[in-house]
Amino acid sequence: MIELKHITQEYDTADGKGKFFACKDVNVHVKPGDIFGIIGRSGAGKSTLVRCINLLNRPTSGSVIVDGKDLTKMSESELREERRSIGMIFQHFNLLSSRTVYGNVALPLELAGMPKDKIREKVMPLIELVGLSEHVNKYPSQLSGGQKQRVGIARALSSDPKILLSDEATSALDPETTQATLQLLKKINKELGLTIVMITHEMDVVKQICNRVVVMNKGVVVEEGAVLEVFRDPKNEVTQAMLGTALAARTIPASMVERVKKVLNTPGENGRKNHLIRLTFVGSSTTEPVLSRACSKFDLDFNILLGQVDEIQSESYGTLTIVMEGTTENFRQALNYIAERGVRVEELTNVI
Ligand SMILES: Nc1ncnc2c1ncn2[C@@H]1O[C@H](COP(=O)(O)OP(=O)(O)OP(=O)(O)O)[C@@H](O)[C@H]1O
Repeated sequence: MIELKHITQEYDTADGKGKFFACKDVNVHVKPGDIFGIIGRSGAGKSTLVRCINLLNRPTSGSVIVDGKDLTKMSESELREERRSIGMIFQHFNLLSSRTVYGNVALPLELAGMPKDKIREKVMPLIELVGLSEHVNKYPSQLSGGQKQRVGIARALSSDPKILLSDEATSALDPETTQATLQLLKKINKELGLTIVMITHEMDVVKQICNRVVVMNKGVVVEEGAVLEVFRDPKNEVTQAMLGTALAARTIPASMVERVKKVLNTPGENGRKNHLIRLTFVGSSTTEPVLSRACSKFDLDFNILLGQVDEIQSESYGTLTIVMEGTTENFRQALNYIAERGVRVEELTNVI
């Protein structure tokens, strides 16, 4: 659906003596129906990259292929036409304060020269879709932030786009309104089959609605993959830092470290030893009693130190850090048994 190939965006440095890369050789492939997240810290190059998709930003080099067509090779008039199939929503909504909800949603259609009665036929269902039927004649100043963003979404949908670009669309909203807006985007993705590319600096947003994600840092992609995979096994340190609280349940708090060390260094009876392990469960493995079955089968005991269960893409996902006690042979067999049932097992050699 969208292929960004070798995208590089170069700027002159402030002193005019050198070059600065906002994006450097970035390759991204978005499939039809994806809700695709682009995440990174401030200045990572996210906006630059996403604005290349509709050529609001023309890259210094690289190609932008949308539905098989290379936008960088198009004439201005071809590009204008193509841009109609790519809607965009913004952090600060970008509504016209002098126009009502109806007037804002109708604007792109008026500019395209659509007759008034056709515009009405088009606009009213969109306003209903985003839940603003009661506010149709209100001005932006009479709306909440969440309602303004809904107007932005309806306006973006007015030209029947195939793709919706979202540039930090929920960053100015409170958590509850963010939830409602994300649910609306998910509904649009599902019901209208719209492909969505969203920039955010919040992993929570990615976790809730994206199916794939790229992590950017200093103009380059440092990690990419299915959201569940990236959360389960974040490889890059930027990703790990951005996951923040989601990973907190993996780190043994300082107050527990000494106690855990002592337990690990104290052998049990009959050659039994204590081992520190972390289990990561995804999907159906969270509902099966894999751990208790392994422990009874191989005569092991366990003590839970830390745990968290969460939901990503309607799939359960969790981590559990435990101390397991048993003979070394039984312990090894139990780890194999657990791993064979789709649970990721890591033996932690360092408590910290
Ligand atoms: N027109 C420009 N001229 C020079 N530098 C620019 C220009 N546009 C962006 N930059 C720089 O490119 C880098 C990437 O900016 P970009 O806005 O893409 O980052 P971002 O990840 O979207 O960050 P934020 O979340 O803060 O918007 C930043 O260092 C920014 O200052």
